[in-house]
Amino acid sequence: MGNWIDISQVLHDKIPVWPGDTPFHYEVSWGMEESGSVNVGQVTMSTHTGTHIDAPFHFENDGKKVIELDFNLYIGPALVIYVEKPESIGLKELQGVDLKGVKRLLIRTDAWQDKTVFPESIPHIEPELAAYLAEHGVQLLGLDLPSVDPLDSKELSAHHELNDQGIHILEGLVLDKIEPGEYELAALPLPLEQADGSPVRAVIQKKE
Ligand SMILES: Nc1ccccc1C(=O)C[C@H](N)C(=O)O
Ligand SMILES: [Zn+2]
Ligand SMILES: [Zn+2]
Repeated sequence: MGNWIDISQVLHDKIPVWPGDTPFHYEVSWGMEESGSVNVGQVTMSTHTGTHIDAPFHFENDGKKVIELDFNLYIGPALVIYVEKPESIGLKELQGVDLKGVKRLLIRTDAWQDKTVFPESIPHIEPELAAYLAEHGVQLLGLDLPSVDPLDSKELSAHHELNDQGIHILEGLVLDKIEPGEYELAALPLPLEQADGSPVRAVIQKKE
């Protein structure tokens, strides 16, 4: 116990955000001097900044919001695999990966290396992969990328297909130092009642 590894992006005012989205900002809005006793902070951010989960409401008006998601999904055994800088991630890229008993799959691609800038393009999840993952029992898919679809996609086919197959999405992980293998994962969303997504503190611990 105790050897948990942080796989989250640090949230600070310079963290890159989706082009056009709300910049991240923290400030002490009620300082010691003014309040007489404490510093009280205020955070302004997009729900899709840094390491975060998507709720289905992000891409479907009648989709589940964050509070409706079963938080058990975000805690438990996870398999980390390494697919180095692929064009896209489909069946071919997952060939040879034994998904037996894998409920949570984290894919390290190293395709977003400089996390001080938003990437210009990213490998996307091929929508056909969703059914294959679901067949093997995968219910959570995590990536070291800001989206599962191409950045310019309006259809968001991978988001929809994953959701249709009952697979939830975790984006923006930091996996560049993580060896493939079996881990415990904890990446709990905040109890946001109305939200389409939530930042998470994602951590993993190597299985003995
Ligand atoms: N923040 C945004 C602002 C505008 C348009 C899209 C986004 C996204 O984050 C979508 C992305 N496909 C996502 O997976 O979360
Ligand atoms: Zn997102
Ligand atoms: Zn997404």
